[in-house]
Amino acid sequence: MAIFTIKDIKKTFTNGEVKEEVLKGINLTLHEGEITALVGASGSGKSTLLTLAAGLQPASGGQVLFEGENMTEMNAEQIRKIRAGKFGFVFQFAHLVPFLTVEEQLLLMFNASETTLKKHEQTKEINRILKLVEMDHRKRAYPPSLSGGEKQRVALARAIIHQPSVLFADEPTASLDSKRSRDVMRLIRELTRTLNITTLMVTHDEDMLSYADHIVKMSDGLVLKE
Ligand SMILES: Nc1ncnc2c1ncn2[C@@H]1O[C@H](COP(=O)(O)OP(=O)(O)OP(=O)(O)O)[C@@H](O)[C@H]1O
Repeated sequence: MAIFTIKDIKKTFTNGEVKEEVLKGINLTLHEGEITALVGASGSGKSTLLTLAAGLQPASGGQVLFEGENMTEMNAEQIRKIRAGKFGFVFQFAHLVPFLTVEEQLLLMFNASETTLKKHEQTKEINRILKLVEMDHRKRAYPPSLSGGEKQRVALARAIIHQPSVLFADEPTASLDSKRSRDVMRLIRELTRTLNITTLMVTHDEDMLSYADHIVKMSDGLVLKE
């Protein structure tokens, strides 16, 4: 089933007198429970496309349909609600709060997502997700004592703790060595399957493409090959 349909999406940035058309009419469909990898040269528009799909910035033209609803016609509050409740994010760096334990990072995310779960249910869910990412033994640890791969696994747990339907991952393995990159990608694939999450991922790393169901190649603001 199509969860995201991106239709003729365009993005132009204006810098003084200069206009740069960064996305020139992109069409893309994301299917439920699948991983789509965006690849292409630096500056081809991959991250911009990801942020538009995630409602982090407005498009200059075209439509983004999420679960059939046109996000490009929604107001900021409607988009914020979808983002908080239905989307999860991971980036190149884990961006964990250094003075919060692993468990507290996830509790914070529950608050941000305006969960209706009671405190004891949140604790139960945190334990379940930390087991899934194999970090339950470090739930009282602080980020500075974790390795890069462990931090990224916590970031992944934080991204999915509120049971989002879509995971946006921008270069999730770029700060990791090849073994840890594979571990994180294996985990993303496993979570995508077990929790039926749809993943849109930007990557430069060709080795990670074997974990994707679809590879979308971008060049100069257009999709070259899907
Ligand atoms: N907020 C912005 N204002 C102006 N120009 C921007 C902005 N964001 C991105 N751009 C420009 O849009 C183009 C595409 O950027 P984008 O980050 O989407 O590419 P990318 O394919 O993800 O690149 P990379 O692989 O290097 O991360 C670049 O030329 C960039 O400078």
